[in-house]
Amino acid sequence: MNIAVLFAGGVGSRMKAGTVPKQFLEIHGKPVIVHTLELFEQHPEIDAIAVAILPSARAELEKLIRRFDIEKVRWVVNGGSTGQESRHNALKAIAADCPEDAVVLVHDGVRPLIDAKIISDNIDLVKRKGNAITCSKVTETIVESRDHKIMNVIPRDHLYAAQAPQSFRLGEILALYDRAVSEGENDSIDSCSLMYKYGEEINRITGPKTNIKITTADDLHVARTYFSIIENQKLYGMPSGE
Ligand SMILES: C[C@](O)(CO)[C@H](O)COP(=O)(O)O
Repeated sequence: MNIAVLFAGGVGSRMKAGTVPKQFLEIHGKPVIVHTLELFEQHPEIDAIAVAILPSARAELEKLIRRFDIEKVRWVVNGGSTGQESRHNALKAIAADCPEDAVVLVHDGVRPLIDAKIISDNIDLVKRKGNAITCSKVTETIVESRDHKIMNVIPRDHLYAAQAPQSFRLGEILALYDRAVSEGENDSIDSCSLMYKYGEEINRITGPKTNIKITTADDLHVARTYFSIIENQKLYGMPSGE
């Protein structure tokens, strides 16, 4: 059994786009969260979807799920005060109904540009090696900077940006989230950071740089451009430029 776990709990404070949470901003006539949901809905290997959402946005999400005929959503849970708590709430809800060896693909509601191959590759790697983190290779010079000064240039040969999905066996990742809470850790950035903190061996999948997270207004513009390219490819078979 393979389950997508979407985190749509953020308030979008980095978007500065007014009062609409970023997961509800529209691209090509559909809210970002609907684009993301549809990718998992249409994937033949995904059996069910869980979404953690801000309690104040829950009714709006449920309306969208009905309007866009998303049938695989089985759990809608309230997000917590941190991303960690939101993901934990979703994992606990799934564990009440599903076996420990279920594969969970933890994804950001605001990453609508994944494709079917990334989902399949995640599932395949979890089944073979226990977990999978989607990453993209860094192609720029990465520096550490404070107070407008560059303090360090980090050799980039082995640098990747960790993205999502981040995928695991349900029992294993839930045990780590439980352990984090019992040890007073409530605000880890993501599941990959948590696994790393607890010394687990973690496997990488390389995905495309286009798998962006819509965090700022600039990201929204970039995502709209990528969606236009995808639409043109579907309509006219235009090459992607790669
Ligand atoms: C999970 C993630 O997308 C990996 O890059 C990222 O850590 C999420 O960060 P956010 O601060 O919750 O947007």
